[in-house]
Amino acid sequence: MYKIPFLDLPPLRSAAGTVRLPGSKSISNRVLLLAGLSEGTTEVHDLLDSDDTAVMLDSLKALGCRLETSDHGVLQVTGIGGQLKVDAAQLFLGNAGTAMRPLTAALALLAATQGGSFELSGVARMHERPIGDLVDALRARGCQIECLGQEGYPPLRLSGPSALDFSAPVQVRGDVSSQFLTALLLALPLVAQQQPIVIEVLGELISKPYIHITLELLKRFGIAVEREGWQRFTIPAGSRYRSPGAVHVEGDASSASYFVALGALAATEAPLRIEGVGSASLQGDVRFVEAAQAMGARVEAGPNWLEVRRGSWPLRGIELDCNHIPDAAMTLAVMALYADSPTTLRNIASWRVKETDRIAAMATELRKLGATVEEGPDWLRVQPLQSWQAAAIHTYDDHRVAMCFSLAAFNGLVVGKTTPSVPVRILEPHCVAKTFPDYFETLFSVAKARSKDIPVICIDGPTASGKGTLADEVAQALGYVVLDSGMLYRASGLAAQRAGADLDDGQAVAAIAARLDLHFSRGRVLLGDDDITDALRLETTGLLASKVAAHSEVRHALHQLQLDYRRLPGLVADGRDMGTAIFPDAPLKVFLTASAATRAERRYKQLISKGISASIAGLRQDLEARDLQDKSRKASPLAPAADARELDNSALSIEESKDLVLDWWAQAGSFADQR
Ligand SMILES: Nc1ncnc2c1ncn2[C@@H]1O[C@H](COP(=O)(O)OP(=O)(O)OP(=O)(O)O)[C@@H](O)[C@H]1O
Ligand SMILES: Nc1ccn([C@@H]2O[C@H](COP(=O)(O)O)[C@@H](O)[C@H]2O)c(=O)n1
Repeated sequence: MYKIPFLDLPPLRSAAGTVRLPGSKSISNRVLLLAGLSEGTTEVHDLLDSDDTAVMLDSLKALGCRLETSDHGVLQVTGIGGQLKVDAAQLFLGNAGTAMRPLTAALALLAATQGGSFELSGVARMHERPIGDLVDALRARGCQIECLGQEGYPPLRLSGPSALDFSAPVQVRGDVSSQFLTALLLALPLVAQQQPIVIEVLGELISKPYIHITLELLKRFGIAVEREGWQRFTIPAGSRYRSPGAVHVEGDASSASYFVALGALAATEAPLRIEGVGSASLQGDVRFVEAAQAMGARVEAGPNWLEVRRGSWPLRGIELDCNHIPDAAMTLAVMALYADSPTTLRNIASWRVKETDRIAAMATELRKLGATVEEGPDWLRVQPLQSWQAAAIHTYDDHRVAMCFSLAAFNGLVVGKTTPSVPVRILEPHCVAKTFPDYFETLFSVAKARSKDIPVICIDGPTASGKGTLADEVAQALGYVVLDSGMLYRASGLAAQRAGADLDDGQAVAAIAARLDLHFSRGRVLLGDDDITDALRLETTGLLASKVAAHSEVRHALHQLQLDYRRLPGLVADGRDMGTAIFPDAPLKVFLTASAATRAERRYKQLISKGISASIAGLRQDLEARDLQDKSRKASPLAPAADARELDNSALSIEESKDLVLDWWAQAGSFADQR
């Protein structure tokens, strides 16, 4: 996951390959609650690992459920069997509506029948998300619920005992959020032993497919709810949660929408395959596929897979009632930028009470890209975009805003010769952890950019000037890949030496360098079967590397390997000739120096800290000899590129050097004023 303040996406141009979706959030949290309320143990396979499931798991643990994870990642939940194990708990539920609403209903009913006091709270935004309709429905039947802040909103205190009365139906509004009805359906079997319980929905029920998921999962846990249309539901008398033994969580259909869109936009050669959802999916958001098809996508589906490729291009603008796909429909708003006519999304009032006001958020951020957008209380209209602007997208701590705006980076596909393609900056990208922690890594595994659009920062300089340290720091701050090119020369030197090659024979060493069998595993470096991690960092290996690096044949043999490190979302490359020979088009080249005395002292401290004895004078002699050899060779000698920025860090801390380079980078890019 990218735990960084922003992630820059260069213009992207195509997509190919296979993605495996994380488990569905809606199914994961429903299954966890049902397993937690059931008697016995439920094995949960393919559970989503995310912020929203983490808060549900923490709550179940606090309520006395036993949770154990097997070596194969299967979670075993031993439930409370409808009997409270604790009489008080304070549960923090982050911004997870799928945890807050059902736990409110379950704990209100348990407290009423068995006594106890439970406080449920979340992040600030959760305290702005209405829950009054659910609270009113439960209070009307005798539950004691206090709103500890504003009436109708969390945080809440649920306490008891109190008398419950189900002689009349439980009435709940269905036109603001279907999660209130889901919460009641999941929790009311707790009190339906003696009599049937009827739920009546007031107003037109929105997001019916989510209720379908709830009913299907209840069935698997032994509760057969009877339904009359979408207005009246009856939980039969004698209902009791029974663990089905094992449950497999299907992939998240809302998360699939980004990749369905990606296929429609950018899978021109071969289909993009999406594994985890398909025609047999329980989730309503799988019907996003129909909307994507209406916009032009070509889709094939199996029971649990989809294959999507570009059909019509540009996409076709559509007008759609999105009530059945409220979450996935956000993706359509970004696809609309690539259409031939306006797209209007209707019946999306529920967007206003989600993680953020999603209608306002989408309109604001689409306009930053240059789009013309109109909005109403429950609709959004987006015009196709001709002239794209680089934009820093605010994500409002909303995972879906972050994920769907990543699709704006595919403007590389549409812009003409006169209007250049632009990068897109996603601010606070870690908000995707709510449902899809590895979203961007997954996107980068299938998206392609032109090599020259992938940004590179080169850090060259003499031995022990701090290149590797600075490269790691800068890469971490930007979420970039790192190339330690010196390691490739070191490994080539070691491999040649171990093979008994003549180190003065450039061709012989180059043949070995071209076939380097290097593997990286858990922080260790393996050459074939040998762990060479420690040997690589020895000073003698540095000298060996310097010797073999002088051969132009060896440099040639390693050239392509180094170019291959230019991967999304960007690269920080450290070495001697990154800026002069390997990445001459890099937008930022840093030539990092420090006085010989400083460098010798730093290397001394570095070795001593690893328990390796050394003398400062000896080290200084070695590094000066190595620098001389590196500077005076004919093939790509150590030298600053003509357009490099020189940085003498003798008097700077690592942090100061990093901040300076990041400032230079900010000035070099399209986001100079947007950090
Ligand atoms: N600005 C700095 N201030 C203090 N110490 C630093 C600074 N930069 C790097 N160091 C320290 O100097 C030592 C050498 O740094 P590093 O290994 O990054 O250098 P290098 O240029 O990559 O070396 P080599 O050329 O051998 O690969 C490390 O212990 C590192 O922590
Ligand atoms: N781009 C590069 C990187 C390194 N070398 C040679 O390898 C030696 C070891 O490098 P370290 O950065 O790991 O110390 C170095 O002295 C150079 O001779 C190179 O030529 N080009």
